[in-house]
Amino acid sequence: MDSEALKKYSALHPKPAGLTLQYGTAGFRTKAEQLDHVMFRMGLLAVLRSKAVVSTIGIMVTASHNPEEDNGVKLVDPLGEMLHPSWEEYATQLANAEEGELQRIITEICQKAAVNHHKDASVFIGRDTRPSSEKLSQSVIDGISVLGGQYHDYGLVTTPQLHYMVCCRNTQGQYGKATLEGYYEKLSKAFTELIKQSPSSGESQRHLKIDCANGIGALKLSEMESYFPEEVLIHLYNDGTKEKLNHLCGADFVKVHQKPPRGLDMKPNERCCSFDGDADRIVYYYKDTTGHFHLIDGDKIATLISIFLKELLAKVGQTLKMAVVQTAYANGSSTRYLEETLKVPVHCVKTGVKHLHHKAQEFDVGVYFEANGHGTVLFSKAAETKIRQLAKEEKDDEKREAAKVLENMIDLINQTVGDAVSDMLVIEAILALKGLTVQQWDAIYTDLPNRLLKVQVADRRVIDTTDAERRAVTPSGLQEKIDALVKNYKLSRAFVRPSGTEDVIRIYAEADTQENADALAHEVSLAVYHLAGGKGAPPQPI
Ligand SMILES: CC(=O)N[C@H]1[C@@H](OP(=O)(O)O)O[C@H](CO)[C@@H](O)[C@@H]1O
Ligand SMILES: [Mg+2]
Repeated sequence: MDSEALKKYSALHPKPAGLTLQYGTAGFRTKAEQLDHVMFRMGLLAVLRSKAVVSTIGIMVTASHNPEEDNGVKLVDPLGEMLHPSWEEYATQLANAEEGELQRIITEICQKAAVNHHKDASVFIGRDTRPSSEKLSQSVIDGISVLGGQYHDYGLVTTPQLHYMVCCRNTQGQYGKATLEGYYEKLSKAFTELIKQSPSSGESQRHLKIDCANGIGALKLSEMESYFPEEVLIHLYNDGTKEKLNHLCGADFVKVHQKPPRGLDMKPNERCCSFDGDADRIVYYYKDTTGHFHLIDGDKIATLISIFLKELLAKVGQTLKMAVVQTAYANGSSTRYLEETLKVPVHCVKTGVKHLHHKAQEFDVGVYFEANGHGTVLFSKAAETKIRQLAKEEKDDEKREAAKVLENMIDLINQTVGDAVSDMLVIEAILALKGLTVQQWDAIYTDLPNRLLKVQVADRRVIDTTDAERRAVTPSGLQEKIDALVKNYKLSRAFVRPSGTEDVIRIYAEADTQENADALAHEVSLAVYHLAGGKGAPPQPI
């Protein structure tokens, strides 16, 4: 390592004195103007990680669904997964090191993580459409270069596209070609093959309106449109030409507010969906003839995909183990439907994609989704090999055809991470093949009314949880209070946890009616306020 060069370049990306940032649920995120040094240092870290695992590492500059003024950085591990949790601490140490400590911290990380300096380093970079992203990705490049790493800058890409590129590179092209064209071709080929067999539905069923959150999704979908078969009629809204990123639109807005985005005119029974700012989340929705808004969230997406895959797995007659992975935020009705009606095992893990992804890897077919619309399906290597073999060699026509559908699903699904574009095509293909309307999909089960609230406290670390975040261990008395409140309502459930991305405590409640869910959420938020050191005025009823 050239210490002089490191000193010189680091001085060009100085850390604001006294600023400490925590590695959140998915990386660092804050106001863009506070992130220059973090980007430079994550460039350094990516080089170290690349040398340690002797693979290409990805860095995505994005703050996802958060306001345009924010930014952030997500690191991508060799097979397209999120950065291994054991390195999150190194990331935090590097991001928060004072100027004079930088060299020592790097040396320490190299020792602890057995970084081999003789190995080459390679980093793939991508960024979203935020005004600050271009300059910040230049800072990443400075960090990579000063430690002698090689890089490829993909420029404007969705987060899942960058994950895909990293996986393609590290599997020597087995996963696909590490170019945007490679991504478009792989997905559109699988999609075209799938819908060839769908019964021809009326013209009205072919339309899909997409709210692109004024983000990268719009750019990439327009690039991809020429690859789509003519059966697909997509209409892009909030394409970023007029309005601000994520402002009153996008998947997070629609999910949290349970209402349509601004900028998308919705006629009754039209199928619509929203991406988030970096296109790794998707939710669907429609308005019925009475004007009532229906949200189809990640839980219902997971359910649709599970129904479809389960039928196919039964047809191919293999004993492949399938499971669904959710978080505590999954609607109780979805868990119940999956376990009791579909008879698929459901596992609950801590919030954050890395936990879901990790758990899903335990199964032959692991479907995972967060209620907010981030999710995908993982196929084990053994399952994939078996399916591809059956698709080629199986003599029984019905079995072989089912295996072919599964094979195309494997190619269509972005197995590296949740991907709005890929998920959308998976959903569109399933709806077409099963001849389902958006209303029929929605009617598979009825969501329990629910409410998500947040409360500010002096220090959110006072709340510690267990049982996949469903029970609070500290502060003492809080869980007992929540249990007592929950008992007053029917079909009720509530839990609290410190957010990993915001300085708040999140409160979730569900119950038999919206009024009851709201009341329970409010009562629990008061309990948090009183027992966990609430800040400012007490929470008001909804
Ligand atoms: C209730 C909720 O939606 N939480 C989100 C949110 O995490 P929090 O730790 O709750 O702030 O952001 C995460 C990263 O985008 C996402 O994985 C997660 O689902
Ligand atoms: Mg996102």
